[in-house]
Amino acid sequence: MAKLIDVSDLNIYYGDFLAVESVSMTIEPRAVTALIGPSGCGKSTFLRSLNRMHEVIPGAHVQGKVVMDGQDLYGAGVDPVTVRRHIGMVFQRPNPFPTMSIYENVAAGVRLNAKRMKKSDLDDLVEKSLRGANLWAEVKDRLNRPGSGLSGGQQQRLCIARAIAIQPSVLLMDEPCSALDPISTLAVEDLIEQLKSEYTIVIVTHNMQQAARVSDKTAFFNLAGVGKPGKVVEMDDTTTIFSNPSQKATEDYISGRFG
Ligand SMILES: Nc1ncnc2c1ncn2[C@@H]1O[C@H](COP(=O)(O)OP(=O)(O)OP(=O)(O)O)[C@@H](O)[C@H]1O
Repeated sequence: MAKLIDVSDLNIYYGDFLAVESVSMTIEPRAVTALIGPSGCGKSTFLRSLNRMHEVIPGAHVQGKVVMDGQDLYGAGVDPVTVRRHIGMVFQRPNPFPTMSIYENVAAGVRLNAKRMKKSDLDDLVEKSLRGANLWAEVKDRLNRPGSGLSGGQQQRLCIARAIAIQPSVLLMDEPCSALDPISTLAVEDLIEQLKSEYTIVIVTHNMQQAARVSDKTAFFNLAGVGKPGKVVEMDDTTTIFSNPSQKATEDYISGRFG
């Protein structure tokens, strides 16, 4: 299921403003890639460009290629909705549908994708997704209660269950733990570790320890200066980035000297 993504020479714009310049990187399947860097350097913008969420903002567009499975996701005739079905996303703040039950939250994506399913198959899928998100034991006796009644960490795992229920190949996570307490953060980090055997995972995080704990590869983004676009300074194995980066700017950032 997990897929490799090859990004080449990607420029990402908001109208005329070039926010991120010339990114080329290979995102490996069955691995976690962390995007780190100071505020405003374009990590979230880059993340959203991977599943064509960027272009929902008026005037936002890209130049360059994002290739998955031999197909350029920005190629002519490619449907962005299909791209988003294969590349799911989890946001900073848990955003379950507040009036829907836990069950319906997980089933929602499948229903939106217009897949007609027998009730028993849907039950199985909801259970499998909740198990996959490490939440089943905590909610199995209250599937019909509102998703908004769960704790923040449980809500985030519910959103992950909703994302994996549509069986994507890739999961994009934009600071998924920033609104969570330390215990919930660890639960989500454990989950990321488990999910990587099946998915390609890309995570934006401001937390250096988190990047070091959960990721296999790390890309460090930075701005060349005020008003300049963000760029990838270097990308390497996470252990190398954190122990022996090749660029001084990376070392300064991870050692807390700026950012
Ligand atoms: N909707 C938007 N319209 C115009 N410019 C935007 C928009 N969203 C982001 N930008 C600009 O794009 C650049 C990159 O922003 P982005 O949010 O991707 O950075 P980031 O590295 O994820 O930051 P942070 O760590 O603070 O979340 C910034 O200059 C930002 O002001």
